[in-house]
Amino acid sequence: MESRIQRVRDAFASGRSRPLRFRLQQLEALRRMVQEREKDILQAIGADLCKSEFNAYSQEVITILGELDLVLENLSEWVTATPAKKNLLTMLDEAYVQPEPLGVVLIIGAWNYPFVLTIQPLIGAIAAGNAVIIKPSELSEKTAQLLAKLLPQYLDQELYAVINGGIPETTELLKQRFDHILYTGNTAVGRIVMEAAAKHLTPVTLELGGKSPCYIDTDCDLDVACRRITWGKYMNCGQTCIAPDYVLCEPSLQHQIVQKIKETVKEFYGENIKESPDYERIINLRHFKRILNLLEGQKIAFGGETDEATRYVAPTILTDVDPEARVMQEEIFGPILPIVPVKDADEAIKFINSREKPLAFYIFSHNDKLVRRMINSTSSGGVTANDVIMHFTLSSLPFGGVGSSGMGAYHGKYSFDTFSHQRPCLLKSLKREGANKLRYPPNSQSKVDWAKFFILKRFNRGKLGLLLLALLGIVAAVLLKARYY
Ligand SMILES: NC(=O)c1ccc[n+]([C@@H]2O[C@H](COP(=O)([O-])OP(=O)(O)OC[C@H]3O[C@@H](n4cnc5c(N)ncnc54)[C@H](O)[C@@H]3O)[C@@H](O)[C@H]2O)c1
Ligand SMILES: CCCCCCCCCCCCC/C=C/C=O
Repeated sequence: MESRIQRVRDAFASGRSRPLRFRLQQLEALRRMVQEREKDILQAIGADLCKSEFNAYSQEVITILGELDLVLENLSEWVTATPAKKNLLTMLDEAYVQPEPLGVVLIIGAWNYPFVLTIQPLIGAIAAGNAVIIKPSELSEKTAQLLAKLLPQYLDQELYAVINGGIPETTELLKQRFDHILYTGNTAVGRIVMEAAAKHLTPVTLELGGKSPCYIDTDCDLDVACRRITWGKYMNCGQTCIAPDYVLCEPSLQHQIVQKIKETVKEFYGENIKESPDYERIINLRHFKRILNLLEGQKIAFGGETDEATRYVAPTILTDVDPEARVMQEEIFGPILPIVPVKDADEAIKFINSREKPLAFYIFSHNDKLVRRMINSTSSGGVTANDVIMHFTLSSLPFGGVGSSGMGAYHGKYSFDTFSHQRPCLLKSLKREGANKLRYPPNSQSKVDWAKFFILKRFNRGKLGLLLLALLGIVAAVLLKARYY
């Protein structure tokens, strides 16, 4: 493992990942890979998650192609140094911020969207000029194998390496030193990653999970709200990090919500949901049994059917859920929607703030003031109002968690910034040494006064006359020079 990473580090040290032209070439090659091998990619995602090609395309591939277009269009601007504001002390110098690559980046992917959650970070890491080690999740086996096969065919094999494997291999990897780690997965493993990174002072971006609340206000179009919640909750069989995990609403709404979601499920997936090509399955038996356990002792208002042989769990709704119930203690990450009745929005805010900060927060209401009040009274990784999930699709929004749902963010320019060091540069001249007497010892009140003027733009009243005289002298010198020389 060590020698493999050293080869990547040596490749980075060669400097060839830094030129803008090279980065663009690699990203264009990645786009070519997605276009030329689309069928293989869709089939791998489909095999891993029992997902139709349509769903694999609209949920994963389209996001990657959009991200590549955005980066290819803007990268030349992103890599350009940004001039920095100067003060009187540096007004004759050159000051700017230069984004530079961090070095060797480790990307650890998750299984639930195995292509987009590995390749979208990779795009940012390449764009920022880094070398990259990619470790896809072993649970999405076909996609992991395909990435190991395809990436070396299209990208620089020494700079970008795929290392497949499960916990032992990932544990070995985490012993190595990286210049940044972006981990996508559960919070427990996020702690393991951060602990390992701390040994090398490696910065991390942790894309974790959490229980994303969805508050439904009495003043809202319940038909529209329930359609959108149904779409986001049961997509990928509920295995989406930012799926609405549970609903908070006044008791009077529960029955209507159940009815409307039930109708929408039928519209989306037909009479026989099991037969629907648009309804996926749980990734493995461990997660299937975990989800089944969450149903114990619960009032199932809709769904609840399961089939272990195919790891099928029907779209399910639980009502009058006790906040202390097990289903409310862990991220569901499956097609179960608990409804927890609350008296009003204030009680919902208290409920949300009494728990770990979620990855996403959703509010459905016509009342814009209430929407903004709830956003301003809570904290989460991200927010979508009157819809779910969609903040993920806008690359101008940083995507990430807060607190136990994660740290750092990526997507679009935010990926470039995550994988760059913003290097401050000040270029001075060896001339005008006289001005530096101000900062050299011995120090004095006079020097402090001048320092206040140059840096704080504050005057010592006693020196104001002297200062004006000095300024007049400079103006006179410039005018004389202009007139007689
Ligand atoms: N924030 C996001 O963008 C995002 C996206 C997808 C999933 N998630 C979260 O990820 C979780 C689901 O994914 P998961 O955790 O089941 O994925 P997972 O089990 O595939 O683990 C993710 C990665 O961590 C590695 N890993 C697992 N256990 C490890 C250990 N003990 N030591 C070292 N490495 C280990 C795996 O090899 C894998 O590559 C959910 O909590 C979900 O909310 C978050
Ligand atoms: C014209 C229809 C466009 C629909 C676009 C929907 C995109 C959904 C993308 C979902 C991606 C979810 C990523 C998951 C992260 C955590 O698991």
